[in-house]
Amino acid sequence: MNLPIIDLYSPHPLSTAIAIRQACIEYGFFYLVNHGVENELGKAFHESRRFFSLPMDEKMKMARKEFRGYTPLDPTLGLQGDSKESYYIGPMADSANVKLNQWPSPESLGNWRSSMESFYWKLFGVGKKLFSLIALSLDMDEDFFEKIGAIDKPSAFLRLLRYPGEMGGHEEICSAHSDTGALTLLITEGVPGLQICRDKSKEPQVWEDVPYMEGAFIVNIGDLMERWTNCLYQSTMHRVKRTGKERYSIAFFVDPHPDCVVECIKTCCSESSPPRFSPIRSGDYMDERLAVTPV
Ligand SMILES: O=C(O)CCC(=O)C(=O)O
Ligand SMILES: [Fe+2]
Repeated sequence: MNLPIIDLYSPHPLSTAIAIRQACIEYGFFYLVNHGVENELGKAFHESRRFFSLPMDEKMKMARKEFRGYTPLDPTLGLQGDSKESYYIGPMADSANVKLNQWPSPESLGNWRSSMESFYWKLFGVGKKLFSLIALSLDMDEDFFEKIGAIDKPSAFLRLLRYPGEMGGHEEICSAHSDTGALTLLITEGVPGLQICRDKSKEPQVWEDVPYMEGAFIVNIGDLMERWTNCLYQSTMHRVKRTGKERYSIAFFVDPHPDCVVECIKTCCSESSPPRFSPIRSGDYMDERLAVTPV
């Protein structure tokens, strides 16, 4: 399978928008190149390795609260057998919520926090630019998502993931799911395992490998974007299959601001194709979903 390739800073934004539209309709996934963060990726994975190499008691001081912090590798924590440990950094702009983030102490990892913060803001810049192209792809003004309050205040989550290489009982080390928010940027280092299922209604399910493309982000549409577009753009199921190799990945969830109301975009409905979903506050939708979905 060859996913479409989108150039974030192509000199022809309108043709990029057309290519994005086709990718989101056909796959819900694409590669993003020329995003400007290529040179930071090696450092980010280096920092991720330093984090996960901390002693367990250090990591557990940052145990996950309010969706921020560390989750150890432990299937009994309700992770449906997923073999992964993770660390989440929540939105950094809102002064009340920014305090909920949990950071390793400077004694243990030096200036780790500031390098992750700077990485967060770079990814957020990519996310914002991508939102403007998605708006164009839907025949809307490029500042549409900003104007409706979706991305003017960052509500993105950065997730570091580590899948140990040991062989275990479950075939999936990250179980099949669709992402809840609007857009996800996924970065891997080339260890395989990521697969997508393009037709969720087909039985048996057909899973296709997503090949690694050096320097590219793998972008996928989440459920709220699917709702916004009245299912024109698909939020595609994906999973990580066990290969026995240790794997690190980084996911950046560019979620809409919790107060933004997600309702069918006017170019995505008509008399013959009315809105399928009622408007919903993004924060309410995310809370409902996260209450029942393992993370
Ligand atoms: O680790 C990966 O490659 C996929 C992670 C993922 O899909 C997620 O965290 O939502
Ligand atoms: Fe995902």
